[in-house]
Amino acid sequence: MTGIQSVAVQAARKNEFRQLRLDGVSRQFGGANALDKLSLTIERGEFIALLGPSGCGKSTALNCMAGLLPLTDGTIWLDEQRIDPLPPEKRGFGMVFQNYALFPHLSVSRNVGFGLKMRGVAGAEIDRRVAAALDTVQLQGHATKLPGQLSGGQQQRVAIARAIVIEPPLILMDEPLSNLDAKLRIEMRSEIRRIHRAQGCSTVYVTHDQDEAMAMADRVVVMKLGVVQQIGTPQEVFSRPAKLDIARFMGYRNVLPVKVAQADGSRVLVDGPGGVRLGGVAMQALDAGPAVAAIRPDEIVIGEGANAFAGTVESAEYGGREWLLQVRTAFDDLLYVRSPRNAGVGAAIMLSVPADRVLVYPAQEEAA
Ligand SMILES: Nc1ncnc2c1ncn2[C@@H]1O[C@H](COP(=O)(O)OP(=O)(O)OP(=O)(O)O)[C@@H](O)[C@H]1O
Repeated sequence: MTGIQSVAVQAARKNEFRQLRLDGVSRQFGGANALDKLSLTIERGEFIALLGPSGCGKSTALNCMAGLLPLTDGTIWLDEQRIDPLPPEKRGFGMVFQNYALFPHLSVSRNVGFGLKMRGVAGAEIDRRVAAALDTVQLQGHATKLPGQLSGGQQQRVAIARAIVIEPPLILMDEPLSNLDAKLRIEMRSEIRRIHRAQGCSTVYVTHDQDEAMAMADRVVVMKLGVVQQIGTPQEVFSRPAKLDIARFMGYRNVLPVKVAQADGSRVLVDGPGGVRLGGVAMQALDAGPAVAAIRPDEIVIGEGANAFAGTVESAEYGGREWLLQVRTAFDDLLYVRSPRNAGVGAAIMLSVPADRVLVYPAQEEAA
């Protein structure tokens, strides 16, 4: 083991590091950028979600951190130690994958203890740490079972126990809940948060599900085509998407053609077709002229209000707690409105939306 390796391995315990730093981390496949210059500092205790559509480079980023993929460019640092030349086992990170990757012929406790055994930890110490990890994931009574005797959620907990038992500074999770049903997924979200807090380590969590990222992360890294689009708290990314693309991804389903009539700092007045005038918020510097306004269906309410316009209901779909209406307005496309009440197909209605929930982007964003 070289000097740099032994130092990194010693530091790779959850309570012995301050931050992990990615500096211009890039990975190409056959000349194409799967990940382009990712720079990110992850503090100890932080929960980071890598969020984006399929193929945007999330798994590539995670695998670069894990050491499963060599970098084409850039460096990775654990405090002052450069770790990107190290193989996965020398980084000492915990990993949890979508398919659990448990050994089917080994008991739960032997699955969990496997990494410790590989590291040459003594038997009594393995028993103690396995018991503690099973306690953390609340699988105390299942130690002697085989994975096949457990539910999907329990198997996922075993995979998490196996990751935390080595007391890693960083746990990397790649879509760990996507094989579970909707109810269990929601239960496991808070479970993973609880375990993350109990461990005091950092977690990087890959998902394409914006709800999951919002619910779990301290900070969200939004990616597209290998490039980071925005890094912020869930609240920042959700309520102030930096780009129109991110807004679409965050559920701003109505993207309306408008013209900027007046801009006063971030407050703008925009004109739509048919004399509709809306107050909005400029998300980037705006000149007078063409722009687009992005609005989430659940921000529009039925009824008169300050920022109001008329429409006719064309369809109404019942979604359990609320209705998804499609409303014909002066704007080009049908407008989506999520409402607790059904106005009735054919009804002429007024719609209103708070000005600070009308996000206005330059028109060229639409073409980007
Ligand atoms: N081993 C590989 N060889 C060639 N191209 C690859 C390889 N792995 C990934 N890619 C490409 O790199 C890009 C990013 O892939 P990546 O798996 O990181 O995306 P992702 O955001 O994790 O997607 P998903 O959510 O579908 O897993 C994609 O265009 C993909 O086709």
